[in-house]
Amino acid sequence: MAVVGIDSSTQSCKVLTVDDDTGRVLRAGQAPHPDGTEVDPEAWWRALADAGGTAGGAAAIGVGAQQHGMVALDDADRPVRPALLWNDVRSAPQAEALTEKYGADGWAASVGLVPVASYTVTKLAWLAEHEPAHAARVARVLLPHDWLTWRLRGGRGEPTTDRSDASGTGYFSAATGDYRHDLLTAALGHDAALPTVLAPAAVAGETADGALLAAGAGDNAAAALGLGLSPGQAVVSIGTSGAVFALAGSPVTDPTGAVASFADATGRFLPLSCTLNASRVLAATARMLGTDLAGLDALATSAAPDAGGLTLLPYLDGERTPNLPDATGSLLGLTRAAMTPENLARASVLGVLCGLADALDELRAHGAAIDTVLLIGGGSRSAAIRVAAPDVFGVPVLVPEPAEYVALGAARQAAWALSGAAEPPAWPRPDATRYEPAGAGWPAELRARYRAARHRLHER
Ligand SMILES: Nc1ncnc2c1ncn2[C@@H]1O[C@H](COP(=O)(O)OP(=O)(O)O)[C@@H](O)[C@H]1O
Ligand SMILES: O=C(CO)[C@@H](O)[C@H](O)COP(=O)(O)O
Repeated sequence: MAVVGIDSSTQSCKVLTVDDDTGRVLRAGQAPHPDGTEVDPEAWWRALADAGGTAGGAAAIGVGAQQHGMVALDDADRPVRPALLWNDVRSAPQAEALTEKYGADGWAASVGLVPVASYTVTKLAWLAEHEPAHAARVARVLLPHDWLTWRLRGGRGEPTTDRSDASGTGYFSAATGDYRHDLLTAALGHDAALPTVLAPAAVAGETADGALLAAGAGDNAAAALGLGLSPGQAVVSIGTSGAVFALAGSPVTDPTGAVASFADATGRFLPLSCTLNASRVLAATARMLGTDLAGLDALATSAAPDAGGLTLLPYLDGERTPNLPDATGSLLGLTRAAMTPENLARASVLGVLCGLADALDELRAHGAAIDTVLLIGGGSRSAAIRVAAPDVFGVPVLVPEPAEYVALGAARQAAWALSGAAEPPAWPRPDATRYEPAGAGWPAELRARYRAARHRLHER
């Protein structure tokens, strides 16, 4: 039977139709989302339809989507305003205020994260402070994947979510499985209805043509399911976000906020560290050099391994990890010899990878044993990224054949819900190309250079 997996991510909606028995992709569709950090949820619905996600004929559907988006609905279940997305940093002052109110230790202990602008709870606090009339009308708060699942059900019945996405809100604990309505109320100024948190293989409802709807998941948890992530592996996803995550059997507590204690989509945990700047740094640098992504790759791979000392701190949209919402990018080490298009291209690649290497170190510091990295996301299609990653990360990097692993994971979840089995279907893991560290000395010097630059420019 055919199942459908959806990835409604920041920049686009991807839809896969998959054979539920073999995991073979039968059809694929994609449609763009509007640019920007606030989006009318109807745009997600239109893109889903354009990508073939509402065509019908599937036995079951799973929805994966970008995490944290604030879909605030009134008592008629209409959005009170466009959804604020994970990469919108306007709620940074509210994040700081919430952290001050309850303490970083308090947040990390109670909901497994420390507020930064990305999380839903800070967006609700922003709404209460800056759009009080809208805040007063909020009767229910959903996440992007919740809202799409509910729309696919025709808006019938109580909306649902899953542990993985709920754990990114700031008012749900992956450790306890409970909502913290007190924290939501502290942010929004009043309580609101929240979606029922379903078990990993639960059925959320069905579409008008009888397709079962799975619980759905946050995009990174869906990717872990799509990859068949194993202990000892970490995923580095270079999409709009730079997400670094691994499977864990128990929650983590990080009062620094660098690692969030999210849940995965199988009943376990998914400690995760996320940078706001990832693939778009490469696109912006290519534009600055008057070339395209292929041209950037060619330039970067012909540069000196350490970019001739050129150092790009790529905080082009502010940054989430480290929590520098108001930061801008910095280009250091400018000498006449270093200032070449090749070195700038290479510096953009190294800047993205160093931020992700720091995130990997944070995961290790919180118990993740990482002996290989699975590199996915659009940015993993870059040859320059693939070749440099094992040196910068210090471990072998496996690049699975390019595919939409978030949507594949959502499809696997749909097949699981359809089967009613205790475990998800054992679909074959994707073939991967292995890239080994060259064992040179420059990566250690490079990482030290980035840390020194970040400390000098941004550490308070
Ligand atoms: N060959 C490539 N080199 C570098 N970046 C790439 C390449 N192909 C795609 N990308 C980038 O990948 C991003 C899309 O990746 P994706 O994982 O789909 O993002 P998201 O899931 O956040 O929407 C775009 O920013 C695009 O520029
Ligand atoms: O905020 C996070 C994870 O905490 C991001 O991973 C978002 O979920 C967006 O993902 P992409 O659009 O980059 O896939």
